[in-house]
Amino acid sequence: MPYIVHIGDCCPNGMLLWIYLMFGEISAKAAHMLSLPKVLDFFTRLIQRVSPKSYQQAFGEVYVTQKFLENFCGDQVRFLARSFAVPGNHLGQQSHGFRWPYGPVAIITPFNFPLEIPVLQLMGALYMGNKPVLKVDSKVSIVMEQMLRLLHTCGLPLEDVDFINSDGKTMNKLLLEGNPRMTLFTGSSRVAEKLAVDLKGRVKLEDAGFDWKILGPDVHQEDYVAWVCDQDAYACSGQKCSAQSLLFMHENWSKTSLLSKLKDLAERRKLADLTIGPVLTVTTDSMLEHVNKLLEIPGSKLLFGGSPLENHSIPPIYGAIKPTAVYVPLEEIMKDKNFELVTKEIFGPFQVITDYQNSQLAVVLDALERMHNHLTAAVVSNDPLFLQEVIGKSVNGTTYAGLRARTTGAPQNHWFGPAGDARGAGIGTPEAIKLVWSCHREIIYDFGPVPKNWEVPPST
Ligand SMILES: NC(=O)c1ccc[n+]([C@@H]2O[C@H](COP(=O)([O-])OP(=O)(O)OC[C@H]3O[C@@H](n4cnc5c(N)ncnc54)[C@H](O)[C@@H]3O)[C@@H](O)[C@H]2O)c1
Repeated sequence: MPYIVHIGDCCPNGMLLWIYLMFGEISAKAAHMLSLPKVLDFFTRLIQRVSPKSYQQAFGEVYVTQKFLENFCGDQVRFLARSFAVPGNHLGQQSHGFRWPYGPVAIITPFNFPLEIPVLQLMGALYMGNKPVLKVDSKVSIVMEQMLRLLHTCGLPLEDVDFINSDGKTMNKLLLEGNPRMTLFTGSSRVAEKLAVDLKGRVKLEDAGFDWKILGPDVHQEDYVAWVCDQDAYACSGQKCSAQSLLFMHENWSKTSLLSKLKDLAERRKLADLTIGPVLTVTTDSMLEHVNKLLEIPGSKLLFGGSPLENHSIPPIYGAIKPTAVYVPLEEIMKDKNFELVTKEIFGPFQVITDYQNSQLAVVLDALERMHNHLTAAVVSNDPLFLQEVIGKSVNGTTYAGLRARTTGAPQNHWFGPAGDARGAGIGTPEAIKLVWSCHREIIYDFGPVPKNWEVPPST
């Protein structure tokens, strides 16, 4: 059972100063170590062993983590805790706003980014002066175990982080008994909602993603847009919370060869280099069952995929299907009896594709409004009025806009997280770290002097 210290209770801001200096140094050393080709390659391959993805995708995860650490070298950690002062009403009075640690906190992370999500959230928690207990999905926790050893070598005190390997049930019990002041949960909406109740709302959430992309009326760069669609839907075998789940194609795009290009790109993916591979949390049968249910909707059709991968030894507890796309007509998606089915997150290489006419943009916007998860989105268009219309009437926390818009591949340099939910967390940037890992505290200094001629006034 990890020992949780209530440091938020006992540390005035001044006492935390050395922590800021120390974490600036640890980040510099860890960033340097992760940049060494041997270390970079070690972590890339270690990620591949437990969370099957191509070398390039796993490398991207290590690269983003390394850049994040570079961002918080030197005085950058200290600057995260910048405070402000406002003059008061009389001499000796002034109010100071501080970013204050919560103290004992917990971090729970999923299987699909075994390094990036835990490192970015863990360091954010530490930078803001908290004492975290970290639980990574046990299927992949060896990656973070190795990373913690690297951080210890770079100067992280052994007692600053508690690391637990357990199943979800045990962690749930630990949270109820340990009573952390704040828990950051990244994972499925099912567990997120349970923890929100169990922990009486003391949570911040990065939960499921059912992410959409809209191709606007202006058609350009067909090959490029098809390639981005393929990457967004099928890289990491679709096991990204930002994966493209629903593509709305303007009728002008339907007249192009976009879909056949997308099909060709999806079909060149192969198990040998893990550009398509095992799905860790959804079986082949349940993915194909979902496809079949969608195909019962009138007007729907299989565009490509829809069958199991062949010639492999992936155990049946995992999923293994070819990159798959099902077309469903927009009018059918909008029917109450179909909407939930069509917008269900399938954490595998699967997407729904539909098309819309100019006159149906309001229907598309209505569909976006009805979805529960508002994580990532992309509006592929260089028409400013079209972009304005869609962005103004949607809410996704990380929305890419413009011809090169994508849904996946968030780097360390911009915010990543949902919007439209008071519990929504973020990751990566100074704003995300401050929002998730600190609370606001106001101290109003009022030293006096009391005016010389002051007399006790009448009661009020
Ligand atoms: N929004 C984001 O930034 C983000 C990022 C990655 C993944 N995800 C989402 O995560 C999901 C896939 O990941 P998963 O299958 O590992 O999710 P999951 O919810 O099953 O598990 C996530 C983590 O929670 C733990 N857990 C499970 N039950 C628990 C409980 N009762 N109490 C405490 N901890 C518990 C698991 O052991 C794991 O470490 C997808 O829905 C995906 O969209 C979201």
